[in-house]
Amino acid sequence: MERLLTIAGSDSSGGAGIQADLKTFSAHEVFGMSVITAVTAQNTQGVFAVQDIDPGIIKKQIEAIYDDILVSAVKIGMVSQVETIKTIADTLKHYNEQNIVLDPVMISKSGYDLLQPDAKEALIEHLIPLARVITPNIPEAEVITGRSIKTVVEMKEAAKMIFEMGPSYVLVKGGHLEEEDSTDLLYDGTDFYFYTSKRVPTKNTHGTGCTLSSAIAANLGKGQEIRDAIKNAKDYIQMAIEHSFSIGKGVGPVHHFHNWYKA
Ligand SMILES: Nc1ncnc2c1ncn2[C@@H]1O[C@H](COP(=O)(O)OP(=O)(O)O)[C@@H](O)[C@H]1O
Ligand SMILES: Cc1ncc(COP(=O)(O)O)c(N)n1
Repeated sequence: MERLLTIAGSDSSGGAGIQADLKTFSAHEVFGMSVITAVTAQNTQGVFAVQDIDPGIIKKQIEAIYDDILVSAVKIGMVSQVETIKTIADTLKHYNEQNIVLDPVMISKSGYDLLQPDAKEALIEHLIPLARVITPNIPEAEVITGRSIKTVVEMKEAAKMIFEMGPSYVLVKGGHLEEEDSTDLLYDGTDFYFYTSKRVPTKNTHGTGCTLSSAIAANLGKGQEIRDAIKNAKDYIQMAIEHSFSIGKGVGPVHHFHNWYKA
């Protein structure tokens, strides 16, 4: 069985972060493992506190896994501070990990900074070049490139700029563009590929980015080619959003399916 690792933060309300990643892995019938980088006190309405985990124990967690278990693919989510980013990059480099999906988590749907402002440069310098695929949403792509993105043409320009930072593929997600369809675009350094789905009219999108990146990692871990891995992950997130639900008073979570493809 494929072994998937998520390196990310904990969301106490279970909608995003490590919890969303592990649910996604289970639904894809792969074995999930986790390295926790931060603990958030969070619910559907907001993030109320963050405790970063000491980089030393982050390193030990990664070592404990790699010294014992063959990892099929890794998803990286919330990494919040400079030392955390450097530690993760150095340790994954040491183990020569190639199958990395980087979700450059910056701001929660409720507007809380999950990446400290001074950590952006470290993310660009140390983690982006290691990624097989990086999956920024539009606000994240704007921060990374320093450009405003309002159209598909600007999404393409941003993808090109981020590609120059060293990942093998860039997937710019279009969930934040308020169009009838939700279109993500993949850039491989030469061509663009579009993944379009009907926008679900819901406010319950807590955990969409975490879920999509984990589904891509699970599919890559299974040996799927990048374009199939993204297409299948996009189908999964579409269904998870269609079945999202209103728990809590704010932005509710998406739903994870076992045997989703048969549902
Ligand atoms: N309302 C929606 N209906 C259908 N797909 C959506 C919707 N909102 C987001 N998505 C999709 O969910 C995934 C995550 O998108 P996005 O919201 O852009 O990222 P993030 O969760 O990181 O902010 C993308 O594949 C996007 O196209
Ligand atoms: C611990 C943690 N990690 C990531 C997110 C982003 O969530 P989303 O997938 O909704 O952008 C979050 N809210 N909390």
